[in-house]
Amino acid sequence: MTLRAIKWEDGKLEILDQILLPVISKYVAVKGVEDGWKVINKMQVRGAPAIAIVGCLSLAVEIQPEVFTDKKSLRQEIEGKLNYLVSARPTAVNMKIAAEDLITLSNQLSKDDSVSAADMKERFLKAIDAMLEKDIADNKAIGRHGAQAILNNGAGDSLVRVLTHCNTGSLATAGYGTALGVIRTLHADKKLEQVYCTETRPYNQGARLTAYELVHEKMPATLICDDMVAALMKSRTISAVIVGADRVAANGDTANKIGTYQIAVVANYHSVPFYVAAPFTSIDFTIPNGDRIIIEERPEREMTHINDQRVAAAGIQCWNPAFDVTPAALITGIVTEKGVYSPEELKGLNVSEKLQD
Ligand SMILES: CSC[C@H]1O[C@H](OP(=O)(O)O)[C@H](O)[C@@H]1O
Repeated sequence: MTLRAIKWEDGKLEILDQILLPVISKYVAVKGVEDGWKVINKMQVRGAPAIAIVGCLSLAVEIQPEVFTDKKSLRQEIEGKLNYLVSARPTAVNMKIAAEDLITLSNQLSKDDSVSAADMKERFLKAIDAMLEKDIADNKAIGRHGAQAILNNGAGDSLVRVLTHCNTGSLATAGYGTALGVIRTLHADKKLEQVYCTETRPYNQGARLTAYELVHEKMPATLICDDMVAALMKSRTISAVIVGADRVAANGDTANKIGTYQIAVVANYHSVPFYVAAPFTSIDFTIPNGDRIIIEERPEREMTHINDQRVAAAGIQCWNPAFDVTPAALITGIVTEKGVYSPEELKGLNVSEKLQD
């Protein structure tokens, strides 16, 4: 049993094929950008931070054996392939932000006459390498901030019962996770009484991936169907909901796995604090609100079949949006590596705070 979604060793990239989990644990080689695009688009690897990291590493695999005599061709290859990788899945912003940052770096190095083509390649590859460690460090900071926020928000000294949706753990990031990182921190601090995870139809990230992580680490966890959230909140005290994000708009509106919005509505009805856990690399300050977020629609087969077994009547029409947008008004706080922000505080961040590391 392993929780390493991404293996990057000696210039070789492999990803844990998450379509096969939890029954089969199998790594798939990613030999370049085409492979990177495919494993992301097919959701063999998924999760906003993991998508960005695997996408960028797939470019590193391709570039590192090449010898570049001029910086212009290297810059052109970097820009073209990063923009191609952004097209693999449209909703999560992390790949887009990573591409923009790396293209900016590439342009700067290309213009710097003191930097040779070989130096430019090495510095570019080092920047991609750094993404993995930074993601893990960010997730641990998110864990600390999020656990503190949940404990401060009414739980007092008692243990907490939290609900989470989809998968936001080591299988969605470089390690530790975002919302699941908060849950890991609560568990490590011996403050976690129970975590409830939803199945998260139709891809079942919760039943197949989050449950896999929770069982692996022997956390007190209960799996529920997506349609049980209201009944759970009516019958048991839930201290908080903590979910991930694919794209947070400047006002705090948050695109996350389909089903998140209705959980937020139910949490609001039951006065349960609702937190979004996301690194700054998931926040899109270029869009004012969630209306502008593109919602990916996935193949209907993901709804009508489970492991190639038909579970829906042939011929039925399907609607399969992979995400929905939770309005900021339903969000108690956005937990980032820099701290917890209410939507109003996020909106008020000035540009320098947004961009400084
Ligand atoms: C930290 S992962 C963030 C986000 O990504 C997941 O979507 P998908 O499994 O389709 O890639 C889910 O929405 C998580 O909350």
